[in-house]
Amino acid sequence: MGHCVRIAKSLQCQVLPAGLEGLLPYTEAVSPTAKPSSVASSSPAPAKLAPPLHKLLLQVADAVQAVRAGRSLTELLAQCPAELRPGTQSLSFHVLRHLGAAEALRAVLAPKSPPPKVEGLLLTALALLWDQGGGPGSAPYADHTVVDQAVSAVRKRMPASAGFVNAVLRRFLRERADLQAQVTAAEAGTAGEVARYNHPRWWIEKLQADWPEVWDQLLLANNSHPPMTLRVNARQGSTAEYLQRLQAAGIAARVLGPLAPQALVLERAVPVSSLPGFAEGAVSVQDAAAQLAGPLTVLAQDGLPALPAGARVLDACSAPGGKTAHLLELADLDLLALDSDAQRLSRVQDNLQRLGQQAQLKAVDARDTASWWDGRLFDAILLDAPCSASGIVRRHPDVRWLRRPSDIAQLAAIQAQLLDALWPLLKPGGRLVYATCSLFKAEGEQQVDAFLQRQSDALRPALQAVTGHLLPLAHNGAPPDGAPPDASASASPGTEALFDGFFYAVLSKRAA
Ligand SMILES: C[S@@+](CC[C@H](N)C(=O)[O-])C[C@H]1O[C@@H](n2cnc3c(N)ncnc32)[C@H](O)[C@@H]1O
Repeated sequence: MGHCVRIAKSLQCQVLPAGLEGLLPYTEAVSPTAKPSSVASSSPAPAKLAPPLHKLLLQVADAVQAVRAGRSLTELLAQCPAELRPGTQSLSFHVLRHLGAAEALRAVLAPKSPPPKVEGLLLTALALLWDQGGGPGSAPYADHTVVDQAVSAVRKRMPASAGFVNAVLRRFLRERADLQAQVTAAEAGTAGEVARYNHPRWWIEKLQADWPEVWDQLLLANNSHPPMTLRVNARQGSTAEYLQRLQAAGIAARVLGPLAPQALVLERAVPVSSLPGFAEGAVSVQDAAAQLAGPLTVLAQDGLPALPAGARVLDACSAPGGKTAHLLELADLDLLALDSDAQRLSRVQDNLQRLGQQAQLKAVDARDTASWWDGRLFDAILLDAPCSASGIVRRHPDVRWLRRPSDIAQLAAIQAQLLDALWPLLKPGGRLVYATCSLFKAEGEQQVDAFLQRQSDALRPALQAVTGHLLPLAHNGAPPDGAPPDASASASPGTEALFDGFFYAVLSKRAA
């Protein structure tokens, strides 16, 4: 398998569709000796050549430095020239998943920090040259290609540093095994853990405290590629019917099962434009864990009846609207969707339009109920609260480098304020579904425990459905036939890591 196949694979794992089809493997453009890739052989008449790698490396180096300075990769990619975006995204993801190791190597190989533009390129090249132990072809590009193109990139930007970069990268290749062993020598609590797991130290410590049995698996899972999962629009047909449409289009997929009945997991990611009926709203892209919110909010759960037609529902933090749409696909609701970010809220409107759904939208701070609430109680509330996003790091590899330790307490405080502000708006007998895409207990179990202490009319009924902390691990982190690591893991979602990290609690209000 040629290295160009690897790049195609990693691109397929990104869910951003724009321009994905346009990227051909780099080696076809610049390396006449490269083996043909499977992508090339299945594309008989490629219309465009991929951009040269040194151009992508410059983009990636800038993106990596910007993330290190606190900017979100999503924003940076939105500003990237369209023809460079897919390659930049794919390579940036790879580099961010190896950034702890690359920084440690840079400190050893070039102890006096080089200028930022050179440093970005060095980090990028070192991450791409990191030997992941998968044997020949396991790295995205051949070593000589990375060195050659990194040096070309430096020449374009800071020609005087080309010799230095060349020397550093060649030394790394000569001493790679020893240097990798040196920087990842991981005594507990040493810098080696940052290089080994590619997460900041405080994040590692937090997971060690919250998940003492599986913290290392969680860190490694965060560096893996997530599956592309679809949610079939139940208004337009069954999951089985859409599976057939996919098969007819040559797209391999399988049903996920009763935990997420509308979910289909694709064998390989594809651009959304190739999904049958996507533009007409037949299907959406949504992780399986995120697909649990809709059923928990509107369908019958042990002791909680299904919401009747016309039920009044609040989706308090709705943008970009994945869960809003799912709620409306499952039931006829009088739905109010809020979000404090007006720009993000416009994406809810776009999503609902594509799916042929309607809701009332308001760009407000949900905590400020006096500014938006009309005084009518809600039958159900979905609070998909702002959080650290520590459960979806495999989809957003920049998140771990952007967060600061103090963010977690600040986010937990906002979550508590949202819970307290919205609870009085729920009818007696109604339910509030609290969700975060976080692995940290401060944003999950601990948050809900504290809420139950504060609210004497709040109950957390035991449900058959999956609730509590979901981990992005096979068996939800529990050994297949062993005791689960956490009581909430008793309803293990399966044998593969098909779910993002999430937390769900269903809180019901004591009837008056
Ligand atoms: C986890 S995201 C919601 C994802 C969304 N439910 C979905 O499934 O597509 C959290 C959202 O909360 C919004 N938000 C943050 N603070 C808020 C507040 N005080 N009031 C309302 N929305 C808020 C953010 O703008 C963000 O869009």
